[in-house]
Amino acid sequence: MEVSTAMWTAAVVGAAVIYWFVWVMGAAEVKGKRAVNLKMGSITRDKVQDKYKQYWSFFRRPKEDIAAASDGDKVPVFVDTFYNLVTDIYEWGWGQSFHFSPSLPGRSHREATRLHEERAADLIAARPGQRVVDVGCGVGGPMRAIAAHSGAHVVGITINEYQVARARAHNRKAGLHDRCEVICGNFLEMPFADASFDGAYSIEATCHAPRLEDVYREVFRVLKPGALYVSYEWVTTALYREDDPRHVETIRGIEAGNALPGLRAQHEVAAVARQVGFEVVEDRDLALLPAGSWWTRLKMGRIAYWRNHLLVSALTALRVAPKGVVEVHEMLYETARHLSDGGETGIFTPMHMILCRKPLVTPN
Ligand SMILES: C=C(CC[C@@H](C)[C@H]1CC[C@H]2C3=CC[C@H]4[C@H](C)[C@@H](O)CC[C@]4(C)[C@H]3CC[C@]12C)C(C)C
Ligand SMILES: C[S@@+](CC[C@H](N)C(=O)[O-])C[C@H]1O[C@@H](n2cnc3c(N)ncnc32)[C@H](O)[C@@H]1O
Repeated sequence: MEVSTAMWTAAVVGAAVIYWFVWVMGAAEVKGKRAVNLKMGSITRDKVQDKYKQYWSFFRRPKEDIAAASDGDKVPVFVDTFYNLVTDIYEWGWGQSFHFSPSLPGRSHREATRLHEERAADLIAARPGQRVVDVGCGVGGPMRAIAAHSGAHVVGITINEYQVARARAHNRKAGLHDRCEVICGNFLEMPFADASFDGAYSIEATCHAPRLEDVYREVFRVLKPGALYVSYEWVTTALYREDDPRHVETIRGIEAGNALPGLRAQHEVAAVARQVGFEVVEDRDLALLPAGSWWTRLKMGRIAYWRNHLLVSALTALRVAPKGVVEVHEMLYETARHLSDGGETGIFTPMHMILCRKPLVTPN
């Protein structure tokens, strides 16, 4: 073979490999985000690395420091930074629903995710004509599934402006914009009138609140008397031992890599709901047997994470992705390890379900 032919062949094969690596392998689980389109929310390119450093120095501290009165108030600001940094990576590597679900034999991740979301809609008996609030809605994966399944009108709230734009674009694309609204705001002070919703749900979102009572009190306020609220909570289980250094490392790792001001214990959740005035209808861990393990999907993704690491490194070197993306990706990789350890040891669950009712008459 002539040298020029060999060079051409090598160039064509190389281009095909790069195309396959970036566009085919690098495709999002749910079409819409690709590695070459990774932005860091509303952070400008030159600020990404600094913002990541600020985030990390805030959340890697012990939870007692983060929860201290002065810093507790800063949590929503850093949670907002966190979602600027991770939203695109989540969409690219996980999909439009930012939560876990029990794995279901013979069903895809996407189906298992949808069924976990529809379960929330069924628990609060959401139906056409109702107005339901999604507390911490992300880019709206659950909102669209719930609006489509129940026929209810869903209003989502998220602290992150970039997610609002993403969620609205997805709602429009799915033809659900008439029934799915998205508002940027803090769920600790919701911009909604008292007794203005027929139902509420939160999926793996209230764990970002420094005090669970503050968000539950807000949900209680905006619900009509008799309305139901369901939440899937991130908590430590009764198996967690504070005197076991490996347990402590796992839980600290989960907190730092997920913008959490401190995980609560499972038994605290119902007490908080009652404290703000709710009747607790049901309270149980949806991860317990016979449910399939929620962490299998995280463990199965390891080869993909390695490929993603190479991709973000290459894109950063080529200046397509901003500096700092590699560090954010590494943090998520570490987080995935801590989360699967938490699941395997049983010391942590991301789906402790609590179903509450606002009483018809609120005692004074
Ligand atoms: C509820 C929350 C988020 C839960 C999950 C949606 C995310 C938790 C950890 C995330 C990920 C970890 C590893 C990433 C991987 C290295 C990358 O290549 C592709 C994306 C990941 C799989 C990413 C996806 C989302 C998570 C599973 C918290 C924040 C309360
Ligand atoms: C892990 S995501 C889950 C999103 C969505 N429930 C889902 O399952 O796809 C957590 C969400 O809570 C939102 N959030 C966290 N703290 C918030 C706050 N103080 N006010 C409003 N939203 C908040 C984040 O912006 C994000 O959208």
